[in-house]
Amino acid sequence: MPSKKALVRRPSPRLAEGLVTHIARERVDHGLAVEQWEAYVEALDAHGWETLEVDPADDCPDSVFVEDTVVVYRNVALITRPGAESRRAETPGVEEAVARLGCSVNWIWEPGTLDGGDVLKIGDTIYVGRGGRTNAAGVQQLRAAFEPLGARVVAVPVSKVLHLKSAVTALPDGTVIGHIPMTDVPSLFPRFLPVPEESGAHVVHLGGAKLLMAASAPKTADLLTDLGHEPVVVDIGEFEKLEGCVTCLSVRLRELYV
Ligand SMILES: NC(=O)NCCC[C@H](N)C(=O)O
Repeated sequence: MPSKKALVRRPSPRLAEGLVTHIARERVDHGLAVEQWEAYVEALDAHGWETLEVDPADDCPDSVFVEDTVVVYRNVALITRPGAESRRAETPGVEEAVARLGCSVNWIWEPGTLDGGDVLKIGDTIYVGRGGRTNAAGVQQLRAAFEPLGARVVAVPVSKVLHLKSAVTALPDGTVIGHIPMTDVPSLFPRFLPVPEESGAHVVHLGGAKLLMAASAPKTADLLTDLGHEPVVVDIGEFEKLEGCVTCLSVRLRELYV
C-alpha cells in the first residue's frame, strides 16, 4: 500500500523575520499564523494523512516551509541545499525525520543549490525550476539522483516568482495549472490550464477529487469545482505574507512502502 504520510514543521517563534523576495514586507501575526498552521495540519489529518512533525527549528524563521528542504522520489529523500543561506540550518532535522521513516538519503552538495519548492513531480516527470533559489548545479544533481531511478527531469526557467511551484502545480489528472502572468513559459507543459488568481495555481492532492487550496483563490476554487474537483479551503494568509503557499507547508510522502 502506498503511504499517506506528511511531514510538517511547527512555525518558529521568529516566523515574522522570514524572507520576502518578490513582495513587500507586511507584519505577520504570530498567534494567527499558529492557528492557521494548526488548521492546515488538521485538514491533512481529516483527509487521512498521517502528519509527522519534524523537530522544530526555532532559530530558523522560514522552517515552517518544510517542503523546501527535501525532495522525495520513490524511497529516496534528496536533502536540499537551500538557495537562501539563512535556510541551510533547516535541513539536519529534516534529514533525521526522513531517515527515521526508512528513506535512503542523498544530498545536494555545494556549489549546487535547490529548494523543494522548485520541484514539481507529475508521475515520473520531474519539472525543476531554475530560478532565484535553484541553480544549474542543483538541477544537474537532481537529475543525477533521480534519473537512474526512472524519472525524467525537465528543467524550466523561473524568473517571476520565488519558486516553480509558486507559479504552477498540477491537478490529479496531470494538467498543469498556473497564473499566466507568473509563469515564464506555459507552453513547456503539455496540458496547461490558466487560473485567474496567483494563489489559485497552488493545489495539494488530498485524495480522490479533493484539493487543498488557499482561501485567497475563490475564483479558481469555483473554476476547479466546475471541472469536477472538490476544493478544501484553508486560510494561510499569514504565510502568504512570506511568499508561502499550501504546497510548501508539508512534504507529502506517497511512495514510501513502509
Ligand atoms: N516552497 C515554497 O513556496 N516556499 C516558500 C518559502 C518562503 C520563505 N519566506 C522563503 O523565502 O524561503
